[in-house]
Amino acid sequence: MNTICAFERIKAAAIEDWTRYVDHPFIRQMEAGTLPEAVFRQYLIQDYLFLIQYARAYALAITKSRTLEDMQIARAGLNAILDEMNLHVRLCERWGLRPEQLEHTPEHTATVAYTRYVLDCGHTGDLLDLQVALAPCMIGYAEIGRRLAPALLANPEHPYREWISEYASDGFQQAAQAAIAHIDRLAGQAMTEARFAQLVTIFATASRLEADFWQMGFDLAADTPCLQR
Ligand SMILES: Cc1ncc(CO)c(N)n1
Repeated sequence: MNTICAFERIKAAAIEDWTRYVDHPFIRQMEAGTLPEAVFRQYLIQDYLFLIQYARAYALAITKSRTLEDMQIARAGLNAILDEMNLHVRLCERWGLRPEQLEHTPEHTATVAYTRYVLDCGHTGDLLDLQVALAPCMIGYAEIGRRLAPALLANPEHPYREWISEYASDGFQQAAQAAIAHIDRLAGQAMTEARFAQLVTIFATASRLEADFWQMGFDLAADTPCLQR
């Protein structure tokens, strides 16, 4: 099996779930600047909780590493996640929300489902399973950042400028490229057709959980109308 472009092959095999994730109405409305702030706010608070668990998943990737090189790559992922949370703290501060308040917000089931699924992939599988479960997160947001960046040129007052800039940034784009190269290298070591199918299942499931995560923002905003003002 050709493992040189393992990531691209996995993504191609899961393209429907991937497209529903990166083309979700949340993203289209964000691009157009019409996404209600209440929806974005609910999403961002849950995303803060998400990133706490995601940092644990990258820490697990260090535990699952057999080589120092794999550990260093996992550490870079962990650092990227911990840095990304500064965006959340900054934006939530403007709504009068402190990090302690964010941390005391109950996790939505979509947050629990996605993060614990990724952690479970890491616990039951090996480093490649875990990196493939982590992939939709970093690589998907990088794709979204690239896609939405032109909207900032068209509208200097774009309401989601900071969020889009974060994921379009060189630092985030490079982290995503490194994640792709890492998966391609790990897959090159052992890849049968059966293994490929398992990896596609993991990737497709994580992509569906990403789409559910966007949807959660709409659902929570609809359930808590007082926050819509
Ligand atoms: C749900 C989710 N997926 C991916 C990212 C990007 O790190 C994020 N912040 N949140």
